[in-house]
Amino acid sequence: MCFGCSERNPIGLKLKFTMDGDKCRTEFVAGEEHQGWNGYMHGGLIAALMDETMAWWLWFKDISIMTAEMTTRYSLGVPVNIKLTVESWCEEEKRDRLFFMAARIILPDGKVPVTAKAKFLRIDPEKL
Ligand SMILES: CCCCCCCC(=O)SCCNC(=O)CCNC(=O)[C@H](O)C(C)(C)COP(=O)(O)OP(=O)(O)OC[C@H]1O[C@@H](n2cnc3c(N)ncnc32)[C@H](O)[C@@H]1OP(=O)(O)O
Repeated sequence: MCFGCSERNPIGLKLKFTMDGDKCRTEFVAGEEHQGWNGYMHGGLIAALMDETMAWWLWFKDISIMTAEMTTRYSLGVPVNIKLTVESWCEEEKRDRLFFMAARIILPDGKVPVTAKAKFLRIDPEKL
């Protein structure tokens, strides 16, 4: 019951993803329950949106992974009640095991308030 993408998780984000060329995308409108400061989305939830979008890029390619490391740069606040586009892509892959991913959030006016970089490691889901 994934917090990011399960339709059955009552408190989850219920994200749906598409692959377009080399980019994975989702859209999300944050509500007041997702706020940190009044009117702005909570930073931890912003990171969750981006983590999940990067994970799904790999999932679309049938690669099972765990997030090993993530850095997030918050340049502008992300307002609630507007449509956010989140996109992710792969920048580099090492030994078919370590994936260097990147993501960004795009506001309706084209501004990019947050970017992220992360390393994902391939796992064997049978061993979880
Ligand atoms: C659609 C799917 C949705 C998925 C949900 C969204 C994704 C998530 O949020 S996952 C949850 C958050 N992440 C976690 O809980 C991960 C917790 N960590 C782990 O389980 C493990 O540390 C795991 C799986 C990442 C790696 O385990 P393991 O393979 O045993 O690591 P380890 O043996 O230490 O390292 C393997 C190799 O990777 C390298 N490595 C490990 N971490 C890093 C890192 N951060 N950067 C670079 N290299 C690294 C190691 O140096 C090692 O290299 P080498 O083979 O040359 O010695």
